[in-house]
Amino acid sequence: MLEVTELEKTYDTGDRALKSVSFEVSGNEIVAIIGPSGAGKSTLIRSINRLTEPTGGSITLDGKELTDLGQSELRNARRDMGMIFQEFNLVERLTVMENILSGRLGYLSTWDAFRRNFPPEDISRAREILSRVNLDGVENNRADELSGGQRQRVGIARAVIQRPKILLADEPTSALDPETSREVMNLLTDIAHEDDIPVIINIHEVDLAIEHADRIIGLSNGEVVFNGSADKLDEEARDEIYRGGESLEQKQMASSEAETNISDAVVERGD
Ligand SMILES: Nc1ncnc2c1ncn2[C@@H]1O[C@H](COP(=O)(O)OP(=O)(O)OP(=O)(O)O)[C@@H](O)[C@H]1O
Repeated sequence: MLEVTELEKTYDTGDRALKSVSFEVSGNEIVAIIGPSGAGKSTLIRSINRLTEPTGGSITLDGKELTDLGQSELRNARRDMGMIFQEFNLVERLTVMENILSGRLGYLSTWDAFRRNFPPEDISRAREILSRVNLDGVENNRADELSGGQRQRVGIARAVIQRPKILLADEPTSALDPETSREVMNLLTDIAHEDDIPVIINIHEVDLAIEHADRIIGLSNGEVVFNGSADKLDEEARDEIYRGGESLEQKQMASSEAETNISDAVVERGD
């Protein structure tokens, strides 16, 4: 189980991106994090595996505190958290197989990692996963020869081969077309159920979130303003997440009032 308690992140610039964020994720739940641009979604997901350093609060994975781990303990803890990135983060000149196997690097000695000396069981598992993510036949292709959807499936396979306790996906669909996005979301859902691990997905498309997630966490201005099942995400909840509690009509009225005030001011100044 992942427990995030009163998590805080203030960047050096003074931006307070996370404000006392608390939630739990367990079992094989699919949890979507939604919210407007700048709400703190990426900061939150990257704070969990400390690609971004939180400035306060606690994160535990199966009871183990992650926020105070030293570098080598952190390296071990990261093996338990598979990360899937928006821009895939593949090594372009390496093959599909090599990219997938790199998910096992954290388990090798420094020497074996340097030589990319993977044990036979890693190679046979990589082949299994290759098939599972529907990449049969392209294992020897270079990553830069693949389509966006194929590249994201390599990214997912690389995370899955770690045998993680949780998958973290940072906008995994935003570089993909709608149909491919749906395929990627289906794949993530299947993996959660088959491997019995939770998946946290930071996602822009609310419809995709509703379609695939068991639970939705809505962030607004660094705060959790919604945490519930997808069917509870009604108009009011959406207004809270995307318009700070104002309804769309109120927002439109406010912006047309502001426009009128600007044009009045322009007329007064005689511009
Ligand atoms: N490296 C950084 N240094 C300073 N401020 C940052 C940094 N990264 C993010 N921020 C700020 O933190 C806040 C949250 O940003 P974040 O990228 O987490 O939001 P987001 O919800 O993921 O946005 P988007 O959907 O546009 O990716 C924003 O105000 C952003 O400007």
